[in-house]
Amino acid sequence: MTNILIVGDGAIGLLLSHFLSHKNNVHVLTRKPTCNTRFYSRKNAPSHNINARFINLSDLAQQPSYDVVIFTVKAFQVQDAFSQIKPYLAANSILVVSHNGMGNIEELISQLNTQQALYFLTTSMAGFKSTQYIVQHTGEGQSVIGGCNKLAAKNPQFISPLLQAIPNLKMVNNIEQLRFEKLLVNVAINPLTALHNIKNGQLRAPAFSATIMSLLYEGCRVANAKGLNIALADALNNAYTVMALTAENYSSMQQDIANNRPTEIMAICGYISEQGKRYNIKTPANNELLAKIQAKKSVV
Ligand SMILES: NC(=O)C1=CN([C@@H]2O[C@H](COP(=O)(O)OP(=O)(O)OC[C@H]3O[C@@H](n4cnc5c(N)ncnc54)[C@H](OP(=O)(O)O)[C@@H]3O)[C@@H](O)[C@H]2O)C=CC1
Ligand SMILES: CC(C)(CO)C(=O)C(=O)O
Repeated sequence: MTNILIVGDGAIGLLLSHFLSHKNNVHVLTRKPTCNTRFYSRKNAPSHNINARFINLSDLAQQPSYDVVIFTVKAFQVQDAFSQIKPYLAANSILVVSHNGMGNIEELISQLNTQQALYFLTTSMAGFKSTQYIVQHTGEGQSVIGGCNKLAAKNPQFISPLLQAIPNLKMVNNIEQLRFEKLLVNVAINPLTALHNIKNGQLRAPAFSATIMSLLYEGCRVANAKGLNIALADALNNAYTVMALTAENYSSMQQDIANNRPTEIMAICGYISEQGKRYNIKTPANNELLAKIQAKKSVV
């Protein structure tokens, strides 16, 4: 049995803890009370208890060392969460980070030792929490994992057998390309749905197409400047495919704004703007949506 720690009991943390706890010993780090049972629910099927143990930071010192630590916190929460866990990592713990947008993976890599492999998991699995303790699994979607530091890139076999209970999991060598492709889907969908308070599918209306085209044109120019081969036609196709597949869902940013929570706009349009400056590429459409979402209340 693999000892797994999942950091964060949001929708993704609870979905992963549901799948992984069938065959592993799973602990979930939460900032909420640990005595309440958490539930997994899918469509109209009866909900199940999640067979994981929920712990607070103060419990970590008494736990066995973890083989795998998976961070399912938002991009802007990764560094703080990592700093809290670092004293409890084993010399050869395997780390996995999973979030939307671009965080600072390089900064994380610099804090690991040479035996700690770091992977990135990007997922199109969808869920939301209908209460603090119940996750609703609303979308299947593929999950893709790839190595970020040298040790992980050289040893893909370390991780895939350990996480095979995650549905539709694929191992890739070029996680940077896939992360950027997913970033562009979020650039096209998240800020506009949040700003207009609409479902993903409603973005297919012609009124939004010029803005979506500009956002992705800028994103592709940045990707190309970074040496990634992403064509505008493919980025548009990906974005419109996800809008169709998730037509009835609200994006995570729409939900964050609606629930008065900080958004990931800095890791999405903010990243395109910042990299545009770096490569001398103008990014007016991304700058404008960044400013508009920042003008809403809950922004990091
Ligand atoms: N939900 C979805 O369908 C999808 C989400 N994603 C991405 O995955 C990431 C996670 O998403 P989601 O689960 O929805 O987000 P949530 O904000 O619901 O979950 C993050 C959780 O992490 C907890 N957390 C943050 N910092 C710490 C810490 N230091 N210690 C313990 N717990 C901590 C938060 O706790 P608290 O509640 O106490 O603040 C929160 O419960 C995001 O980047 C999102 O964009 C990607 C694909 C789909
Ligand atoms: C793919 C998409 C847009 C699905 O809603 C998502 O990742 C999000 O909402 O953050």
